[in-house]
Amino acid sequence: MGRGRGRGGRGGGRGGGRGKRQWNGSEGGDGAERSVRPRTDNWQPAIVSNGLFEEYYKGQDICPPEEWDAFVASLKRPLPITFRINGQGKFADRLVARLESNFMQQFTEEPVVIDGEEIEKPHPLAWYPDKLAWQMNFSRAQLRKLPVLEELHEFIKRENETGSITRQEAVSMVPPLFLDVEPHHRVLDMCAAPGSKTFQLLEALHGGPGPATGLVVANDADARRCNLLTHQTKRMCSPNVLVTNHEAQAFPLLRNLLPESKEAEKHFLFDRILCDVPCSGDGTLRKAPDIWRRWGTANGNGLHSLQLKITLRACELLRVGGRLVYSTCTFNPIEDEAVVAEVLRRTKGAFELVDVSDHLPLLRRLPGKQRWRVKDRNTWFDTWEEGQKGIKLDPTMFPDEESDKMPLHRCMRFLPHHQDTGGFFVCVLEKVKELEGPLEPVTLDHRSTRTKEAKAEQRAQQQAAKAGAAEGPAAEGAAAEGATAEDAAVKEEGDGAAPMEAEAPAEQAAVKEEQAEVKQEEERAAVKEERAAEVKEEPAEAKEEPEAEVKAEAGEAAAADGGKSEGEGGQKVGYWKRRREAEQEALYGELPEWGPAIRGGAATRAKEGNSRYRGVDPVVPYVDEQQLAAMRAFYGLAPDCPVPHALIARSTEARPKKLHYVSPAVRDVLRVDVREQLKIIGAGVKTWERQDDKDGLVPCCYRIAQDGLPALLPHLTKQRFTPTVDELLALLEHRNVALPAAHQLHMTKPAAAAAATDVTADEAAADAAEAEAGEQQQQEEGGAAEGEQAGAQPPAATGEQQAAPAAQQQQQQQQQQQDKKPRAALGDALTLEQLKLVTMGCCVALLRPEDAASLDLGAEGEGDDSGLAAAAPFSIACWRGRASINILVSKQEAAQMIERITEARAKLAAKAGQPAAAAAAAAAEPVAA
Ligand SMILES: C[S@@+](CC[C@H](N)C(=O)[O-])C[C@H]1O[C@@H](n2cnc3c(N)ncnc32)[C@H](O)[C@@H]1O
Repeated sequence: MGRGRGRGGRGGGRGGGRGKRQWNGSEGGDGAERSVRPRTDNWQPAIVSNGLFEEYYKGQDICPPEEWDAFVASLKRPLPITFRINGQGKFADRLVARLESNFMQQFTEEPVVIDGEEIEKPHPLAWYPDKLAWQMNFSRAQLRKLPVLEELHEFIKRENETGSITRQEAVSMVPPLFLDVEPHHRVLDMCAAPGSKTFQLLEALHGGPGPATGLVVANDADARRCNLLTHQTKRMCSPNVLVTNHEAQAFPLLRNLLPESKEAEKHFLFDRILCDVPCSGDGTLRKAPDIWRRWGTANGNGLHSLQLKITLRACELLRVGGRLVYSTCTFNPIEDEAVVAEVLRRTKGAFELVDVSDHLPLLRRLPGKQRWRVKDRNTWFDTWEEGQKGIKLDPTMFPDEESDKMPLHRCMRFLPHHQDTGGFFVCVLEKVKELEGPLEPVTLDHRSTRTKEAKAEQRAQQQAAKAGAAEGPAAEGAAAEGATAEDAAVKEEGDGAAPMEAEAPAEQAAVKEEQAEVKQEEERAAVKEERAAEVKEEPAEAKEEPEAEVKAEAGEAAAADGGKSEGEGGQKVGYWKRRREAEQEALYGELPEWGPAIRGGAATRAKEGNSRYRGVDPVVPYVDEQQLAAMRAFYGLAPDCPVPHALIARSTEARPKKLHYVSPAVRDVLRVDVREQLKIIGAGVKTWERQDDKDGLVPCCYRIAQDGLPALLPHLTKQRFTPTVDELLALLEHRNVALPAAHQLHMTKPAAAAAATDVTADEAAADAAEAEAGEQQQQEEGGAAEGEQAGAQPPAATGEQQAAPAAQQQQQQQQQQQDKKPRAALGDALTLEQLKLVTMGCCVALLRPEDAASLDLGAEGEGDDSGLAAAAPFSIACWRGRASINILVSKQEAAQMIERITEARAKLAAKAGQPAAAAAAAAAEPVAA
């Protein structure tokens, strides 16, 4: 078997029988076990054992010996589906009630058996607060056989899309629960993508009591995964979020300019930091069985130093009294306890492990290990003295007398068989005092293979191993070969399939670590270059001590980029350092006012040649007074409405496409970051979108984005109407609802606009036709502008379609006519009265207060003004055209809203003693056509 082919056989290469053909067509294997039950129809049997894995974890004594079989057996079973209800939403209680009544009641006391197999009934996780996390366990085939399961599955998918629930592995929900986030906290999620924990952190931030005055910075090193992060956080509609793209170990340490804490804190620090670091991921074996065949000790060993660097950076970024949660989804002590122990060593008493044994008592856990062993490819070592002879080992991996005295038992390890989950490791650290000084950088200087003797010995070992392998399948030889195949597999694997929750595969991360280091070097060099260029521009006398200057600058640049602490540069104090400090003082003097001078994009654009900023759009405060005045006037926004004062755009163009609203805490970060060190991928919540109106009939060129509506709603005094419940349902269902003829607008273009757009007399007729056709064009425009959100509107006809033969077009039109449902119309007197005041353009439909109250759907003024979608009153962004009204929400959101109203109506009817059928009929009653 060639090296490149080793993937299939790698995991199973230890027990003989290699070379057998597997079900999945790959070579190799040793009769390795197959997982027992397909989760999906396209499920492929996979290798679900690995001798090295078992040998390693038995050697680490990771699981009590009497539980070993249960531990291993559970790793071979598919993971149950778990999901979490967004706890801050006003619908949370209703969702729980719905799960309990609509779905759970259908499961009787009797066991549910499908195809002879008893299935576990969906149930809340006992340890998660308020029944907000649920578990269910069935395959796709079973799902299809029991309608209630299928219905439940659809329900989860839909609610997940709209942000009401999040599908997330049970143990992955644990770290945020231990971070103890409060609304005023500044939170940093250092390795955040795809963002399920970030979402939890945001929930906690907005979870009260009181408004969320803090923020969550969600960071990830992988730019593509940052997009996942943006998507995930977008579902929360929080203005208190920033998404950044940095190597966490180099996350910028910003100078603190906030007047209230400027004296006390030199740097802008965080109250809570989550280090959910990249890891070898063997705790996710149940959802990513592919890890079985890729597993090897090199994965964990290779990630140890990155994990350490990230956590040490977090230690610098945390404020005294703050909390840091370190977590991994691996069982491996080298990535777990060893990292924690080294962090405690290096921070010299500034950090303490917190005893959280009384928190979440129903969550079963094992204490962290006080002692562990270190293994390279072949050999176990107990101490660094021995380990120096090993391959690619670091002293920081080993326990020692100092770590013996640390309360490492306060760490928590979650094993899969304890509560039918994945595996996880979590610990809570608190910063109890300032760091004594800059933390010693993590280098590879002490790596074992750096010594000549170790290298020679390593070669000898490898030769011996090869000889052993050639002679027969001796354990050592097999292990060595396994590792070699594993390397090949890693290389071959590249960006291989990501596990379900898209945690970064270990090997990928290991490879990335190296790339990251190179990138970091590049970035540092770029910063140096940039600073050196600045130096060049300085007056002649400024060049007296160029070397010292460059050194000082290098120190500062490293500090800015996080590579090293600022103090390092500070040690080379000299004329230039002092001079630079004076300049810095000027730069960092006062917190700049919110306005064009802040991150105006100029600095970022100037740096476009700098790899640090490549591909990152500028963040530009939007302060176009003319447009803002138009928005205020059009929507009747009170002068104290915070939204127009806190908008950012991602381009410097005069009328940017999208405007995001950012909370004061996010604005503070943007203001503090005077050197634009942060690479910002996303900020706040999209509140406005440009809606070009070529006719010039709409005085405000920005329409409200549904995501940002909750933040605007309390301030919106114009362009709003309250349809009846039936009308609202019709709007949601038909998406485009007609206005009676008397209420249609017969607006003509202002002369200037008409001239500008070269209007012909025929346009009047076109306008009439448009009104007749229910403003199809406007709908399309709305749909197109809705873009990523809705994605379901028919696109405007392209030139090609227009050129299609007339007969074909006619046929298509006929088909479209047939497909059309009867046109709904608005007819309620109050609605029409209100609509008289709503001019053409964007507007908002709200439930009438009495309906919201009777249906218990959250009336205005009831929410917490947090601006969160889940906490907002029932409202829809719409577009009023000449003859009809369109909605500007996605089909999924509309479906969810329909469901909520229908359900609330049925409940109300049931309360009133109406039979369910009558209630359902009432809910479905069509609006007058
Ligand atoms: C375990 S996953 C994080 C999962 C995430 N916390 C969640 O709950 O959805 C680890 C993440 O670290 C990112 N990563 C890898 N190296 C990194 C680094 N040096 N700095 C920051 N993030 C890094 C990966 O891109 C990956 O998204």
